[in-house]
Amino acid sequence: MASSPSGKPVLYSYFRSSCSWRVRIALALKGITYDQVPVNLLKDGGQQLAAEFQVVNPMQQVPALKIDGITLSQSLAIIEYLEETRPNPRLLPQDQKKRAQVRMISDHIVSGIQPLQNLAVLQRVGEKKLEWAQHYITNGFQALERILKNTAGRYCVGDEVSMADLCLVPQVYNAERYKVDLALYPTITRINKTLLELEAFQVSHPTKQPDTPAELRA
Ligand SMILES: O=C(O)/C=C\C(=O)CC(=O)CC(=O)O
Repeated sequence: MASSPSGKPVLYSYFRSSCSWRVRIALALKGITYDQVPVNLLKDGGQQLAAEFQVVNPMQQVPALKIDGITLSQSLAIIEYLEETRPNPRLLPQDQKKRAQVRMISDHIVSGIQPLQNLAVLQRVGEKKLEWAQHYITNGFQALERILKNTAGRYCVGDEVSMADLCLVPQVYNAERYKVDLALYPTITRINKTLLELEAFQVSHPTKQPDTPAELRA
């Protein structure tokens, strides 16, 4: 089935998966209504590992989005598809240099930080998982802070919200979760705070999802 009975796109998501949150922000910013299918990454040994979900995403990760008759995984591929088919508001700047910077920062987070601290990796790391996650987030944030000094205006690249911002906020949330000292990254902290004032970042927040446990709701 390509979409829900309501005809809306269907997002397979987990409330505190940072990769799912990126896509929820894009959907919110573009005003796309959708149905959510929660995939609990911890319950039943991980619902993403179930055979039914392997059909949706062979990588057995969230997010996945059923939309327009296709099923997509990988948050940046999803966001770029939304951008090409539903271009307003724009999440990739028109200026080629700025667009490249947006993609650079997005990849920096999505390939260079998050995969090194994701659930599957930390489960294999075992006891040292907090230290491990802190190491890779710190390493990535030190570089990102330098990059942002050159690219940022109000947001990661200039003064328009872009795909890079959709990657930043969920990664800062993970940094807080793993008790990384954010005082060392004033630019990251400032941009994150500014973005969290926007409605799209609030409605998509991990504390406000259909599958957010009662004790974590806000
Ligand atoms: O602890 C849990 O509840 C399970 C998994 C996650 O939240 C997702 C991740 O840790 C990966 C990530 O989003 O970076």
